[in-house]
Amino acid sequence: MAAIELDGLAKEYSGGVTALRGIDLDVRDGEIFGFLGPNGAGKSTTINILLDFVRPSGGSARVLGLDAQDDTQEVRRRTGVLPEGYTVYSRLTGRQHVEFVIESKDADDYADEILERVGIEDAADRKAGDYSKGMKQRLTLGMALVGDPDLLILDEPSTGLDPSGVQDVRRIVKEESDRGTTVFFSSHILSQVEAVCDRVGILRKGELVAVDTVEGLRDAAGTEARLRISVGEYEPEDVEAVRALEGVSEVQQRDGELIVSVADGSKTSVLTTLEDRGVAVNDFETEEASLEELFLSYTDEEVDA
Ligand SMILES: Nc1ncnc2c1ncn2[C@@H]1O[C@H](COP(=O)(O)OP(=O)(O)OP(=O)(O)O)[C@@H](O)[C@H]1O
Repeated sequence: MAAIELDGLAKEYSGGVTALRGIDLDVRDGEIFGFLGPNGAGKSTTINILLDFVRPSGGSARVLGLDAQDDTQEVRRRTGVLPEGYTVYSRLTGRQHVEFVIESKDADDYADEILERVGIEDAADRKAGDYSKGMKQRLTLGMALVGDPDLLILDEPSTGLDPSGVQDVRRIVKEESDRGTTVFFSSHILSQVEAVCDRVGILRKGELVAVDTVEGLRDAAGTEARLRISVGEYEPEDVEAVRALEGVSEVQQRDGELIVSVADGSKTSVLTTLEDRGVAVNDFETEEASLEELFLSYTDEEVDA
């Protein structure tokens, strides 16, 4: 069973803004799925439809095998959510926030344990209104963890977090996934999801332009790597042979090094060609296209993905 199934999901807001243009997507049970897209791409709209805070204008959304619109209560009961821009109750303490969710979900968690997992146990009895932005975000994440949800939906979970907070989110996502929870989280920063996601989907102006592993995205985008090879003696013909290989766009020569711009899939053929021609390959390293470049190759206005 897919944990999330979107079938032709469309949304046009009353002002005439088309936020989603018919999305088809299956998020597998137990998967960690990164939902990526630039500002305004439609990520929050999708998440809000999954939880029935927004009604679609076309298509359907199923969550944990349930209809997102007809079985809303059951979906919400089994799902932990970190919504975008959640406002805390300023006069309630962190512990009271978590206790409130425990009660409303009829869960048997201990508030202190949850607060410890998200790293704000020392502030448990302080009013959440006085928390820093990052602490509020940690608290909201803690509230999403209550009740051992089958599905965790996190909308931009790293917003406002310092590097250790970002790492904590990663750790928690992995822990939850190890327990069998499906994790669906949105982000506009590819590098933040790469380390944890099994697959990512890239949304651009309401359309899903790619769904794949990060590695698969790299191959499909045809982004290039720079291969820096430290070589022994070689002849101009050896350089020409490398230059003639499929996928190689440029070869530069620099003090005992060849710097080859090559499509991600063709790195090995460069090295074997040199070796077959008797050129000693002493060492090599690759510099991959940055994740930012990769993301832009899918979402940039100029590029037809
Ligand atoms: N309630 C609303 N009424 C009208 N238009 C809306 C509403 N909510 C969102 N939109 C529009 O729908 C589009 C998608 O917005 P959405 O918030 O889903 O994007 P997002 O990918 O989550 O962006 P961000 O990364 O900035 O949070 C945008 O053009 C936005 O202005």
